[in-house]
Amino acid sequence: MMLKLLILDRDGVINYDSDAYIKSVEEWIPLPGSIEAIAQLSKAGWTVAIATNQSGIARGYYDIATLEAMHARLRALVAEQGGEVGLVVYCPHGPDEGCDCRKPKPGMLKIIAEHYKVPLAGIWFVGDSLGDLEAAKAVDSQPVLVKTGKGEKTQAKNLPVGTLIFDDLAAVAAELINN
Ligand SMILES: O=P(O)(O)OC[C@@H](O)[C@H]1O[C@@H](OP(=O)(O)O)[C@@H](O)[C@@H](O)[C@@H]1O
Ligand SMILES: [Mg+2]
Ligand SMILES: [Zn+2]
Repeated sequence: MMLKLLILDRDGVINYDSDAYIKSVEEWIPLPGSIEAIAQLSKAGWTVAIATNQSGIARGYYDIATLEAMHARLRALVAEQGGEVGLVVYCPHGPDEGCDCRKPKPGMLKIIAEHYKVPLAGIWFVGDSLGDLEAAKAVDSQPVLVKTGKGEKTQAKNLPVGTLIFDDLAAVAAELINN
């Protein structure tokens, strides 16, 4: 049976985002319902992976240890609710480094798909930025926009054809679990 894989963007989808970047564990604050949504998905048999741009590393705003501490906190909060978080992939590079992993390039989605040995076609990728949706489209995944984080601003842009729109991650989870 095919793995039920869901890929999430992080900032603005799981936790509050900031134009000043999320630079510490203290600044990493879950959005309402997001931890519960991940735990419920996990308990319903979904594998929840994360693909996140973290140019704050290249910009020197925080280091890898701090980033990993944020992800340890995420994992602990989801585990408290009986769920688990799958592979977390991040792009530590700056916009001008020409890497293959920074969204809107689909490199991180490809890494996740390879890790779980599943095709990317049709896999839901949930994000709040246009780059998230474009990354999904580039590999024939399903672009899903949430209105949290930068999502409301993104909604006003020219979205990839077929983009699904939900209020937040909890609404995405309800859709996937109940249908
Ligand atoms: O939404 P994800 O991919 O999880 O992470 C986004 C963050 O890495 C940061 O990405 C930056 O974009 P630039 O990297 O400076 O273009 C800005 O949008 C920040 O506000 C934001 O916190
Ligand atoms: Mg985001
Ligand atoms: Zn990169």
